[in-house]
Amino acid sequence: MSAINNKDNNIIQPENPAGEVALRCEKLVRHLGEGEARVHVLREVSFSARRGSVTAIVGPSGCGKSTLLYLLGLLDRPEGGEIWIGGRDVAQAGDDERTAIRNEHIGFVFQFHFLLPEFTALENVMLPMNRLGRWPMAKRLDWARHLLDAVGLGAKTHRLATQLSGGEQQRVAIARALANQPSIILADEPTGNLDVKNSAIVFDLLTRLAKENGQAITLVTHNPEIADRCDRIRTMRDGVFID
Ligand SMILES: Nc1ncnc2c1ncn2[C@@H]1O[C@H](COP(=O)(O)OP(=O)(O)OP(=O)(O)O)[C@@H](O)[C@H]1O
Repeated sequence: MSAINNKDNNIIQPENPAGEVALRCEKLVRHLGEGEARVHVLREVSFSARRGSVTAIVGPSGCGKSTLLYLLGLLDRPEGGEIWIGGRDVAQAGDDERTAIRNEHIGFVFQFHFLLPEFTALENVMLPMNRLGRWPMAKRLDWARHLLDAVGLGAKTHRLATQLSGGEQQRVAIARALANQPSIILADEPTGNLDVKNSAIVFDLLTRLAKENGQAITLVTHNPEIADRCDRIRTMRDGVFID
């Protein structure tokens, strides 16, 4: 059966258990640096994110926002504390398990998109699905095309990443983050590199698509207008939430 004939069946309808806690951490502790440069970056930070909800993390430069996001995304390990994803504390999980959890549960959007330049938009969005291998190829292709349509790039699926504008590249990065239908989206300054118009487009897309898919979005931002449009704002200072 061709992918086109089978299109309706191949569009994955996500479950949308809005309100469920997708991500929770308790009392995370992290130091960075060595010797005299050693900094106590996170001081027993606790945080949670619910599906269908957008949380902004704000605070002055150096207060620990990115460090927290890296820990929540299992890109780094805390020295103490718990990180609960998928019903388990995975703070100290081994490398293979962390990679598997990231692929299945977490989508990342960074300030710089990190698309593979020699790949097309479609191929970039396919990558996480190919890595996870959960769906047959026809389903992966249809879902990738659906996501690129949803971010307004349906006509540019075969453009190389380098042949797209900065805003378009960031929209591909969003489609890629949503590819495996993660329950959690972590975004570090997702609009930091864009002009005002593209910032608004990218923020709207990120929140609309993630809400439709019932994801818990946590984004770090220095932009007060973006933060004000989130469902919840958490303010950090010196390695703790002060709200
Ligand atoms: N590798 C490192 N070694 C030592 N200190 C580090 C290291 N990486 C980060 N830090 C320090 O950890 C603290 C927290 O950094 P982090 O990047 O989490 O802050 P942030 O709130 O995200 O800042 P910004 O808003 O500027 O991105 C800062 O004081 C930073 O200087």
